[in-house]
Amino acid sequence: VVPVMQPVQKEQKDLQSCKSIISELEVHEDAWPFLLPVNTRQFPTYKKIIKKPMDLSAIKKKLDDNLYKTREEYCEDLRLMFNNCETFNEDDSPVGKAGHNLRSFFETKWNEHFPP
Ligand SMILES: Cc1ncccc1N[C@@H](C)c1cnc2ccsc2c1
Repeated sequence: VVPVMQPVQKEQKDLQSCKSIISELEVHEDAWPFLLPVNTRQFPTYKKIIKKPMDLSAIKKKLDDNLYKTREEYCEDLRLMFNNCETFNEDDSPVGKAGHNLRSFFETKWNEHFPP
């Protein structure tokens, strides 16, 4: 008989996977544009163009503060971060390329932990 995981254990496993994935993203060589919030003094138009800023430190804090109800909410914030990057940066810019690379790395990890 295949053991059915209790909801509590399932959520704990999901949380561990989400923590593991963001730890791997944070040390990835293409993570540098995403480690901290975009400095809006350095990029004055950013707040006007990007309605919902998101970065790895914010996601890590939400995870540690237990603010994600599901792994899908966590995934949405990561995809928001990558979509913000595509909105603001040219694909062939250093930040744009880093965003595409890190997104590809993330989606691969996501599928490893949570096979469709
Ligand atoms: C992800 C992103 N999107 C739009 C603008 C900036 C950023 N990242 C910041 C960290 C960043 C990205 N690149 C540079 C280059 C010199 S300072 C600096 C800061």
